[in-house]
Amino acid sequence: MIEIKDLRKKFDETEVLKGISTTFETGKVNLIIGQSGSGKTVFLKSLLNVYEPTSGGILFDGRDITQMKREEKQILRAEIGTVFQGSALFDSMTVEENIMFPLDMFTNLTFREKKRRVFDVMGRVHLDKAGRKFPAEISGGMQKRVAIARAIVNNPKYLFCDEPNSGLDPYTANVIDDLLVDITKEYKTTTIINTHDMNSVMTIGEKIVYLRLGIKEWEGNKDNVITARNKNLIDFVYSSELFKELREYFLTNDKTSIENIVTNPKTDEN
Ligand SMILES: Nc1ncnc2c1ncn2[C@@H]1O[C@H](COP(=O)(O)OP(=O)(O)OP(=O)(O)O)[C@@H](O)[C@H]1O
Repeated sequence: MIEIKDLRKKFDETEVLKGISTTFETGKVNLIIGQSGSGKTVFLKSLLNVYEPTSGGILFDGRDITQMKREEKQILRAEIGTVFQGSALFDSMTVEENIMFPLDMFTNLTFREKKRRVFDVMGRVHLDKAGRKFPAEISGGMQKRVAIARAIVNNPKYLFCDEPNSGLDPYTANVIDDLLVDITKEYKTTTIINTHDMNSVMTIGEKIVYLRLGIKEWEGNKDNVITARNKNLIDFVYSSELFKELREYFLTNDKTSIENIVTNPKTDEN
């Protein structure tokens, strides 16, 4: 579980995060949404201590990163898997070498044990045959799966993803979403995902935090999004006609989860 207490971040005189408090539970997929510039990336980087918060607390299962010494932060860092925008793979390393990197960084495992772990996670993300390839030789969706394999190879307690679906077609984006959900359940990670993808919001958001101008404007889950009355949230989430129609459908027809509507759209036949 990660608890955020009145988190503030200023750059010079500009306050970008203006006192955010929330809780992200273990084994759940938590989404951060919000307009461009609302502070999602600064929020995620503050949790990771890439940016030092100006004030507030960030408790990883009770351990406040803002109060930690350098060595304690390093121990915590090894418990966090990250998937950054654009996958951030090393171009000159093979898929296998990319995935092994955190084990080289954070563990004293033997080469044989590292190799075994790398093969295990490659199987988990269905990349068994790509180990010897370089990032430039595989598709964008495969690159994301390499980034996810690298993030989970050291059995993280916490998984942070910044726009894991960006640049992917809708089908591949769903595959990545499903993978992140499965991994969250299997590894019991506290997963936090920054996303612009409204399909993800409707299908995998067990908790959704909507940031606006650096404050937490709304929080809830994927079903609450449909019935929410917050005007700013509605304008943001339902900026497309399709989602407006889905919301109308949900509110006027039945109380089926929006997930069913998105994944099994009703037709005249059914
Ligand atoms: N290192 C920095 N120094 C100063 N200001 C920054 C820095 N990083 C971000 N900001 C400012 O903080 C605000 C929030 O930026 P942030 O990147 O968190 O937005 P975002 O919600 O992630 O946007 P997007 O969806 O476009 O990625 C912006 O006004 C940005 O200019």
